[in-house]
Amino acid sequence: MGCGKSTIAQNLSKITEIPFLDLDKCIEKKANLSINEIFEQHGEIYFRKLEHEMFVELLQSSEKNIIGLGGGTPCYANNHELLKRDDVVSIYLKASIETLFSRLVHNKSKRPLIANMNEEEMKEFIAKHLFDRSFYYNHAQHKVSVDNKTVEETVQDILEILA
Ligand SMILES: Nc1ncnc2c1ncn2[C@@H]1O[C@H](COP(=O)(O)OP(=O)(O)O)[C@@H](O)[C@H]1O
Ligand SMILES: O=C(O)C1=C[C@@H](OP(=O)(O)O)[C@@H](O)[C@H](O)C1
Ligand SMILES: [Mg+2]
Repeated sequence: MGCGKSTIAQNLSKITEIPFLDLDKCIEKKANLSINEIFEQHGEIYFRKLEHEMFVELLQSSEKNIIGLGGGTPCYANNHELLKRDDVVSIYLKASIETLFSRLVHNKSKRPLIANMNEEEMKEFIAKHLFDRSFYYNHAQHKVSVDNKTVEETVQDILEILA
């Protein structure tokens, strides 16, 4: 969360003219509920089920797409295995705890896992989750460090990978 998947993917889409699909937005549309409402009304396990189903659905598309995943997507339901397909390019946008904290601290209300946390709890959450999840994140084919980079610089790094 907060490394910039949605922001970077949208900008990459504009430049490449490859359509962008944000997994969270697709889930919201299908469920007709916001991510917050899904967590509140049905809980995280139900969200993970919807997330897996939508990810499988998006990967079935015969069109070329840029898919912006959620921060937890590769870490549940064996979703990381789906990224190993020959026709999938996966990119981990790698950010430090400090970068994630600075981007999330004023931007947490739509992220149910951290929405009610104070700054100390957020720092602890980010550190713990980066540690727990790095095994899955490191399955990505490519890693792009996003610390101290503008959106344009990160997009440029990705364009070089795709070239
Ligand atoms: N250099 C940057 N690259 C990406 N996002 C940035 C950058 N600087 C600030 N931001 C902000 O950080 C937040 C990243 O959130 P978002 O794109 O939703 O990430 P994710 O989808 O990974 O959770 C956005 O509010 C974005 O405007
Ligand atoms: O890290 C997570 O478990 C989550 C990340 C969110 O997506 P972003 O990484 O785009 O914020 C969203 O899928 C949900 O709130 C859960
Ligand atoms: Mg996002």
